Formats: sequence, C-alpha cells, structure tokens
Amino acid sequence: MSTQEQVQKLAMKAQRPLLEVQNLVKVYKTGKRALQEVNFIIDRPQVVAIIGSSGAGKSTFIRCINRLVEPTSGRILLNGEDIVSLDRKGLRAARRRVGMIFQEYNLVERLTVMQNVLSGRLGYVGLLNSIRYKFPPEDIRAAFELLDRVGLEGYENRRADALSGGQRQRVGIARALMQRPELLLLDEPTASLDPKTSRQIMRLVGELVNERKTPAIINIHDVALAKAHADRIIGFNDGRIVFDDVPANLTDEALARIYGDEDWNPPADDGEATRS
Ligand SMILES: Nc1ncnc2c1ncn2[C@@H]1O[C@H](COP(=O)(O)OP(=O)(O)OP(=O)(O)O)[C@@H](O)[C@H]1O
Repeated sequence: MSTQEQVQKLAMKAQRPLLEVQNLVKVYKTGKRALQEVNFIIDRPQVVAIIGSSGAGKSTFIRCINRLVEPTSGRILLNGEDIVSLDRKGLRAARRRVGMIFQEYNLVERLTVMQNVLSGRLGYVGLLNSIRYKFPPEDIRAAFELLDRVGLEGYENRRADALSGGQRQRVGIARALMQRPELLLLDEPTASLDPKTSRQIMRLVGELVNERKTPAIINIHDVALAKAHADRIIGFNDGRIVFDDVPANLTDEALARIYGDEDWNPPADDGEATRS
C-alpha cells in the first residue's frame, strides 16, 4: 500500500462514527417486532439517554448492541466493525470493547470490591489466572486508580455485599471501565437508587464520558434525570426512534410523541438541571 493510500485509510478510520446502527430490526419468536428499522449514529463521546414507555424497545435496543439479544437484521458498526456479522469468537472479543453496567449491579457478592473491579479484566488474563484472580501489576494499579476516581478509595478489601446501592454501582462502573471499553451501555443504572444517589451516579458517568472520551448509552425511565445529565436524548415509541435531539428540545409535544397523549406526567425538575 502506498503512503498516500495509508494516509487515506487512516483518515477514513478517523472519520468513522464511534457507533453506527443501521436498519436494526428485532422480531422475537413470539412475532413481536420490538425494533423496527432503527438508525442512529454516535460520532463523538457523549451521554445518550434512551427514554420511552415500558415495552417501547429500550432494553431490546441496548441488548442488541452487544448481542445479548440477537438482532433479526441490520448492522451495528462499532468503530467500523459490524458486530452483527461476528462469529462466536469475534463476538467475545467485541464484547470486551463494550462495557455494560446493570440496574442490579451484577457484582459477585462474596468477593471484595477489588476482585469485582479486576473481573473487568478476566477476559484478558487467561483461564488459569482468572480462576486464581492473578492479574498483572498494571491492572492492579489501574483498578486502584479507578476506585479512587469513582469515590471508593480505601474500599478495596470490603466485600461487595457490605456496600450500599450507590457504592455497588460505583464498583459496577469501575469494573466496566477496567475493560477500557470503546462504548459504555447502561441498562437502567439508577433504577434501584434513591434520587440523590441517582444524580451522583449520572454526574459521575457524565464526567467519565468526557474524561475517557468513551460514549455512553443509558436506558433510563426518569425523564428529569435524563434531561439533566444527558447530552442527547433518544425517544422510542413502539420500536421506533421518534425523537433524537438535545435535552433542551424535549418539549411537551416531543414527550407526547414518545409517551403518547396519555398522562405521561414527568417528574418535576429538581433544580439540578445542569451537569457540574
Ligand atoms: N424475550 C422476549 N420474547 C418476546 N417478546 C419480548 C421479549 N423481550 C421483550 N419482548 C417484548 O418486546 C417489546 C420491547 O420490550 P423491551 O423490554 O425492549 O422494552 P423496554 O422499553 O425496555 O421496556 P421496560 O421499560 O419495561 O424495560 C415488548 O413488547 C416486550 O414485551
């Protein structure tokens, strides 16, 4: 390849969106069309909140992105690589590029905070070392740094089952970041938390997205929280994107398009309208 071709290739790579979803369709075995031709692009690190009524397809969408749910058709390009067409081995590698954060934290309760965080590297250290929880010094250093960053300095030897919900979610975030992911997926990360802790967690996620230049897609029910902490909101209705814009443009008319004309009754603004 000539130097000019190499430069062109690099330039094309640099221009690729971080994530591109093309014509994504999911039809469950029951015949339910949960996603109908979904298209969207993330071209810069940003917090994208996914909102919509129960059953609108939010979880299906987020789970299709790392193929916890198998898409029926369409393409999902993560930095240019189509996740949908990968075989089992390719998929395992691709999943390491996507950090997942769950509503119920999915920690191993009897293990320490440090062991839980290090488990974000399990896919990298080989079976035997992973069984023994043996990790290279740079991983241990990175885990300590992340624990500091998420506000859990000094908690490394606590057992996960001795933590509060907010602390558990901080461990979940640190574990996901240990993968050095190219994308973060958060499935209702604040649904089990009180309002104050929810705001703290959303603020932390926003800061980490900016610091690490890693975009995050967050499935969230709380419209006020989404408006206060997301850079962009995507509204789903019946498996389709019916809103995709900045929070400031989420008008009553847009909310009616997303939730229908019934009483969608968003929670009152709690005065934390800006991300600090
Ligand atoms: N495994 C499944 N088999 C069949 N239908 C499913 C399955 N999972 C979800 N669905 C259906 O697909 C549609 C979208 O569901 P999904 O869970 O993605 O919605 P959601 O917006 O995340 O809802 P919620 O906010 O309640 O979590 C719903 O009609 C749901 O009943």
